[in-house]
Amino acid sequence: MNTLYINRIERIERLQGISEQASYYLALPAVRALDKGLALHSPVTILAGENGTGKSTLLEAIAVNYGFNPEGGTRNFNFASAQTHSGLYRDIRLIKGIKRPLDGFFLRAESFYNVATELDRLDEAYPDDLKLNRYYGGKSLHHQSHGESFLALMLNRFSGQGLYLLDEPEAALSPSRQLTLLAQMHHLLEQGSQFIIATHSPILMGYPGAEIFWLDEEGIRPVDYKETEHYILTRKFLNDPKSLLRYLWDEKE
Ligand SMILES: Nc1ncnc2c1ncn2[C@@H]1O[C@H](COP(=O)(O)OP(=O)(O)OP(=O)(O)O)[C@@H](O)[C@H]1O
Repeated sequence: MNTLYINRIERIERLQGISEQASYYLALPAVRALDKGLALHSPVTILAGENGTGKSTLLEAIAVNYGFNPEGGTRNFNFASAQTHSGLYRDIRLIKGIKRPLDGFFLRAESFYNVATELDRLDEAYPDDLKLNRYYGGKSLHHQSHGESFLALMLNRFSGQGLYLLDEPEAALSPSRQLTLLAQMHHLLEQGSQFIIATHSPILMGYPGAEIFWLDEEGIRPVDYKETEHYILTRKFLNDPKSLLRYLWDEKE
């Protein structure tokens, strides 16, 4: 039985209310590729590709269309420190599964600080034993390192049967903590969760069974893990850093 919360992403044609801002994201090949629809088949979807190919733009649009705050958080978060999100969420339709998630979080590295600030603000109203931060490791996310707070969130707050949208969660994590994240993901997947992750990490995209979509100037296509540039380049580098670097230095001369 298909238990995904989001099965498919399609672009819809809007005839009115298209802003000037829309010209940049509607021109992205990855966004144009949504005209044909993007079907998701695995509970783990990875969005990968070069910088600037539209991974964050697409993930943000999915999140906002689903009802998450553009800067991140749960669906109950409703703060805005800057209006920088694109209008793409209005140009897509999400084909949802029959079941609704019981939990959810949109985690983005670039605005995680603002999520932490919002949590502290909400917690001002609660006595110590009722503070929300008990779901986030027991202390303010601002009093933990970037990596610690990311992991505290995933380990303590994510409760399963959830839809989790993560934008470059590896940004603050050591390789060993990325493996911890994979282990926690596995646990949450066993409890009926779905993850959509934009990442550059060859560790995270190696989750067995993940469906990897490669975004580039041609659009979006599924790709095998070992065919990703991330896997190939990292492997080459780890096998023989000197010869790869020598090759790059020679190319420059
Ligand atoms: N507000 C904006 N106005 C104009 N162009 C923008 C805006 N936001 C993003 N872009 C452009 O849209 C493109 C896609 O950006 P996006 O952040 O989605 O890429 P990405 O694949 O997530 O990149 P990275 O891997 O570097 O995070 C980039 O070329 C970027 O410069």
